Amino acid sequence: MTAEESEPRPGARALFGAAGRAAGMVWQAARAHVVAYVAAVVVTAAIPVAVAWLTREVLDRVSRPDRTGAGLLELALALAAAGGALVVATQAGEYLRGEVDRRAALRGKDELFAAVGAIPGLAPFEDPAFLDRLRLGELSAGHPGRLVDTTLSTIRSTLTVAGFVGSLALISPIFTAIVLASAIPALLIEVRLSRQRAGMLWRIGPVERRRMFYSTLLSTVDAAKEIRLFDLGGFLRGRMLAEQRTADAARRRMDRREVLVQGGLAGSAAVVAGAGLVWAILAAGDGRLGVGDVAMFIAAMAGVQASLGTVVGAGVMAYEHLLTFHHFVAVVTAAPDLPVPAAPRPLPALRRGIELRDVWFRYSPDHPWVLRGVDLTIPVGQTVALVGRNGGGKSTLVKLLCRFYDPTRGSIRWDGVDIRDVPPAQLRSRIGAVFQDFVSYDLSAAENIAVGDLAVADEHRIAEAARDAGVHDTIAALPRGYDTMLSRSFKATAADDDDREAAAGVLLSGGQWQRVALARAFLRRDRDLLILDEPSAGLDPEAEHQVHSHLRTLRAGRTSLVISHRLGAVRDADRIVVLAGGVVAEDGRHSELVAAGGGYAQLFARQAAGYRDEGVAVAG
Ligand SMILES: Nc1ncnc2c1ncn2[C@@H]1O[C@H](COP(=O)(O)OP(=O)(O)OP(=O)(O)O)[C@@H](O)[C@H]1O
Repeated sequence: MTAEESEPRPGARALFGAAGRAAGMVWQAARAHVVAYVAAVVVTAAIPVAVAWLTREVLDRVSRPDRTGAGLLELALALAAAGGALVVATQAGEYLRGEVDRRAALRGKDELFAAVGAIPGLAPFEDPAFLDRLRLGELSAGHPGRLVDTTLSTIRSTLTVAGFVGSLALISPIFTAIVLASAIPALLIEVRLSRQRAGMLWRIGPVERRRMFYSTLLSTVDAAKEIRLFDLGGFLRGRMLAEQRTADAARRRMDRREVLVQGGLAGSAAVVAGAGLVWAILAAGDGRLGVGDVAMFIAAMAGVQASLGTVVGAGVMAYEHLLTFHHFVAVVTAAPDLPVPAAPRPLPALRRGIELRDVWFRYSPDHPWVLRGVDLTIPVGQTVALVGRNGGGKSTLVKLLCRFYDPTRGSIRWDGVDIRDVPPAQLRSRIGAVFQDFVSYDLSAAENIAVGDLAVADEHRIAEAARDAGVHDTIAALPRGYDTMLSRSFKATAADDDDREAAAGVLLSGGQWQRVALARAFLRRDRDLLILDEPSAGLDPEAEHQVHSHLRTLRAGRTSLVISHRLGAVRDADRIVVLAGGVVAEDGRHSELVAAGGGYAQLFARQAAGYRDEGVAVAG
């Protein structure tokens, strides 16, 4: 499905809903500022009309044959005061506009990311349409105040138009009607243009995300090694610029269309204004209009046209913001990707075990089956090792146990309770895990461990978990110990210049990071189920031996699922389960599987042979 096909076209109801939500958000975020801003807007709208009337009065008095000068000083002072008030109100309005936008943006981002954080599963993050929507939603969450701003601009200009229309109608009702009527096609054309612009922004969404992907690759350390060694800079830059050109071409087409249309509208407005001017001058020549009337007519004509232009422009801008803001609304009001039970059942501590019953799974109807009827029990207090070829579905099974996805068929039961019937957060609070692709956070060492359980992590528990994972000494030796930043992209705030060396972040090695990830899981050691997906992949043999011996002690009597390609490391598990072809192909203790002489036995023999060397004797 292309982005164009799936381009969302919100109806009037959805847009009204979005407008209400934006207004509510801005009001909640900055009530006093909104009130002050509205006051400033009303003042700036009223002053030009007042100035036009005062000017007319001055000109009429000055041009009267019986000129006495009476009241001129007051009028001049009133004009000066109006000018001063306009300056103050304009500046105050500018400041208030920024402040309303900032406060509303803070609230908008809070709402957006709270909603994103509350998405129970992973599927939306793999859905391009959702990612496009999220990008546009974030864009508009950054400036929800703009919607109010453009709406107020529309109101302000409408007030100014109303004021000038009254003045203009007194002098020439016909021209008033012509000027007003000429705004209607302009409005319709602009609305159409803004719908096209919103459609264009949606269509270039995937292009923009790809461009960002390439620019991030080029500018962060993650890919820097390969880019340099494989000399990929030119290739990736070319791709990035190609995406940029595609987006630019779409924007250019839109800009050209707008230039043509706006030019046409401005031209027709100039014709109307010119005709009005000719009429007014001729009427003045005939004595039908006085000097003040002509000045008023010119000011009112220009005022009405300019304000009408702003009304149309700002109104259309508000409409355009609404079209973008409705992506924000769609994200924050999206139904959960995993069905939430209407009456969730509490999840008691594990007493019997976890059972997968005929579990089938594929990532989407467009993807192949990964699991094709897995039957597996993880009894309480036992360690089950899951082994199998790359791509066999081991990590997928872990994701299902954590309910990041639901099985396409079959069920997973926790002491007989289907995990779809309990709140996902409750299920996850009972699980500790090290994922194969664990995250290295750009945070301090202490924080990198604490994220395992922020509620309980204190200095003592963090150090204890680090000790268990064999990484305490490494961290303690860092320039700022546990406060050292484990990133070179950010610096810890240095107390003074002498402390700069200590403030610089450090990078850990792959194996050291692996241990930090383990420490994170050890913070959750008291959980009912411990999942370790390749916990020793990056460790040296000595460290692997230590970690596995420690894990053995830690796992004793606990329920755990361990995934590893190093069969020697899991041979002591209570049960070893071989996943092949999407099903459980073998299941038993190490000795049983070896005796059975199946795939596991062959794989184990091959790995063992790789380590056998007649000339080396291993001590201990
Ligand atoms: N998010 C995803 N979307 C689509 N397909 C996926 C996704 N994650 C994994 N797969 C596919 O599912 C299959 C199983 O992957 P999985 O990561 O579960 O295998 P694994 O047994 O853990 O492999 P390994 O031993 O290499 O870690 C693979 O074919 C993979 O391409």
